[in-house]
Amino acid sequence: MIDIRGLAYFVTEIDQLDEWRRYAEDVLGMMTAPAPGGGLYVKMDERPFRILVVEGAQRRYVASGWEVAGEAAFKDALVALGNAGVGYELAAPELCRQRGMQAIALLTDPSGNRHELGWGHLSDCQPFVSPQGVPRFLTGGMGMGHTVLPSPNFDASAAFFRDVLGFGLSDIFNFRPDPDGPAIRIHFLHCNNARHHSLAIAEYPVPSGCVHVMVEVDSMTEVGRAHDRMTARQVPISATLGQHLNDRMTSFYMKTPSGFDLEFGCGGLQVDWAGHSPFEFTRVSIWGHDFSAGQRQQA
Ligand SMILES: Cc1ccc(O)c(O)c1CC[C@@H]1C(=O)CC[C@]2(C)C(=O)CC[C@@H]12
Ligand SMILES: [Fe+2]
Repeated sequence: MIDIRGLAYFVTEIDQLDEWRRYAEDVLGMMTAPAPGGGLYVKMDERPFRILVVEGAQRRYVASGWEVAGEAAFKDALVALGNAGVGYELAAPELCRQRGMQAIALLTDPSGNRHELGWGHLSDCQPFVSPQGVPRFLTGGMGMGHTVLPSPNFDASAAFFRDVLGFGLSDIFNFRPDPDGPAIRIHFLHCNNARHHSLAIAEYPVPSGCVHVMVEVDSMTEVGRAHDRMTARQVPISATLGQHLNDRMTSFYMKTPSGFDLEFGCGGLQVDWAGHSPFEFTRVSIWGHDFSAGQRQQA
């Protein structure tokens, strides 16, 4: 089984890098720097970057970057992918250098989302000094957060992440926009860390290629301060403040310059998987999280 330790980084594309630079610094409170080989590094901890913004024609998701335990785990991963008949490409040295990894396998999941599987991240141990005074983001051993990816080819995607990549099922949400209509399945998946989910797969297509990416801070104060910066910069809100039922995270959602949402939260559960049993939950949130806020904004 592939030993994935966490979501190491996230790659997105935009036509105007400057928009992401302003959003990252002014709203998220993260640091930015030019990336080697072009693009923008967005830094939220002691690593050189956790979000890589590349310049291109579109505003879209590019890839989730997963870090495996080490070189042996990486070799195991290549064998597992081969055995499962999953095609992959080994990344060129320039791409590894830009992503700051020793080696990377590039692959596409059964729903068409791109992933990068690598080992051995680069560290320069430069401290994180937030331009907005955010003391810290919760990353480290839990990875940089979570991504939620459109997975219209749902059964194949679920099997791929669980049986090939070794993710575990955290819990299940059957979303019914119409209470009498069909369910849209969302499965929450964890890798080998305490974060409740590092990935969720959602059974519907999304034009930008991503439902949302989540980052976590260490206090409600910082969630509130980020909410103020969103309002001050007139960034469109996608869902109001609320607390999720499954992972207990308190968060809000807003638009990124790439078109998909970013969830900004705190207080997510850290789970000991040995004692966990997956369950199905029936409400998005214990309180709040009005997703119609995003629709209203667009109207
Ligand atoms: C239900 C839930 C639990 C934990 C999370 O971190 C989380 O993001 C969610 C929400 C999942 C999902 C979404 O992100 C896109 C909009 C969705 C489909 C809704 O309109 C309700 C559930 C939402
Ligand atoms: Fe989320």
